[in-house]
Amino acid sequence: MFAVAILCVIYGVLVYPKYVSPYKDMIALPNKHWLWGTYAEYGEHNYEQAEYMEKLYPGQAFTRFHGPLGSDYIMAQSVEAHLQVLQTHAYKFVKPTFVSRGMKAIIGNGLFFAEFEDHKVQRRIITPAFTHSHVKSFVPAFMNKIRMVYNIFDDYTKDGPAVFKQVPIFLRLTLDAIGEATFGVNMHAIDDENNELLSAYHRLSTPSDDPFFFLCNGFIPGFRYLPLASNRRMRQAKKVFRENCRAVLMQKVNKVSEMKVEGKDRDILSILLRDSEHNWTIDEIENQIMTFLLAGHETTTGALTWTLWALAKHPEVQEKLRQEVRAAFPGGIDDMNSADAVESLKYLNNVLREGLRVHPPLPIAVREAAENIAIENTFIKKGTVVQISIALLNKSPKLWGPDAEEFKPERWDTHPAEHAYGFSTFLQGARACIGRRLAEVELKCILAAFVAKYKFEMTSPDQTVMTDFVVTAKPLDGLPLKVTRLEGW
Ligand code: HEM
Repeated sequence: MFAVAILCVIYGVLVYPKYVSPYKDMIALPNKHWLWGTYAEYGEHNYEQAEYMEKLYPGQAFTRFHGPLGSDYIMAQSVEAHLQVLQTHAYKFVKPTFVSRGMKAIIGNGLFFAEFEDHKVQRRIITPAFTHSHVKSFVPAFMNKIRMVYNIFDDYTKDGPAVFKQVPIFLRLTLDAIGEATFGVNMHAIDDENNELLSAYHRLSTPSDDPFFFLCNGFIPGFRYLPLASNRRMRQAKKVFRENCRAVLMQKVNKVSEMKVEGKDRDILSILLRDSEHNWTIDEIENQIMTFLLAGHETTTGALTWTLWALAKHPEVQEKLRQEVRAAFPGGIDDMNSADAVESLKYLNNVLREGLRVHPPLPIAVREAAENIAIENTFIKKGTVVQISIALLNKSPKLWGPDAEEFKPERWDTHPAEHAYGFSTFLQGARACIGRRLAEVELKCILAAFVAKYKFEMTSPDQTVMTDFVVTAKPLDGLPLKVTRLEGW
């Protein structure tokens, strides 16, 4: 047994990558570790690695890096390669098994993990919940949540400027905003941090709290059925979460059945409950609730906090934005109830776009080839994991010019990039983010409302921020910033 294991390791590490792999002739990142390859470095510094390859070997469609035990990973490099994977052959690629196995145990087969025809059907049914006109109707609800967080900020800053972490507060705000907007679920994250539903949600959605469970579930089939404490904790959290969701769900079921024909509610719950083509089970609907909370909550927090960081580093941009918001809404937040008015702010739009471009909350996406396929003269074998380099596209000097890495909101006055894929923060193609419009409206409301009322500064001129990359990329250490309550708004 031991001898067989040794032979497997030797084959995986020495023989396969050099002589057998279909990618043996593809340009590869230097191997960092004989056993683990470059997997860890890529995970942590995916943008830098992809950028390094682009600089060294410009114009490649794909490059390669070694995973554990000589396994193959390839990175899409050129715009054309990305376009083919995401658009032309979108349904020949799926979410990789090591990601979907672990996550499906928690959020099930909602829109994020549905594949092929199932994905097309789910997407068609749910899309009306995200039309621009519908999304705009959430602005008053967002404003109410913002007012609640003002209280927290005012409390911290009542004795003058105060340094506090931004990420934890904005996580609470975005969770309540998404819950309310998509399903009418109040998670009470802002007003009751310790409630049962929220704790259950956090356990289910925070891999960093239980990395063992998430890793093992991803890589070991059937792991979640083992009688282990981590599995029991997860099952319990899932039960609590689902019981709480069910109460909201039942209220909605009654409302929809009472309104019958004239029911016009367009939140996802109402749409699913009214759908006569597919009889959604309660379990399936709960999967969608979990999917949308998870997909919409951390991403928007990442976007917000990175943009605040950029504004703290560029006080002149922050001041210009503040002046724009104050001029448009002289009466303060009470003036901000119209989505059209918020959306008409040009500089706000520029700042948000630029924040999202330079700091995409999901800097990479991953796919697995569902069949053998040739793209740009590269043979991709069924089962190969392909990395989609969102940050590389967003900051490509070819698409944006030599200052591509810099935060310059003014570039959006003239823009656009050489190619639509130059802004891939919400991905492109058949599986692009369905929540993009909702996210953009929500983020504009929050950014405008906070920058108009508070000043955000770096804690010292040499403050740096590293990336915390678990599920999404957020500022590590919660992003402490010096916050000052400003007069006159
Ligand atoms: C700034 C905020 C957001 C960013 C940067 C973002 C980014 C993304 C990206 C990159 C994907 C593709 C992931 C992949 O296929 O691997 C995606 C998919 C998705 N997003 Fe978002 N997202 C954001 C906000 C939201 C919101 C607010 C919602 C809903 C409430 C949402 C719901 C979804 C769903 C359901 C998918 C799967 C779509 C499909 O496969 O058809 N996202 N998002």
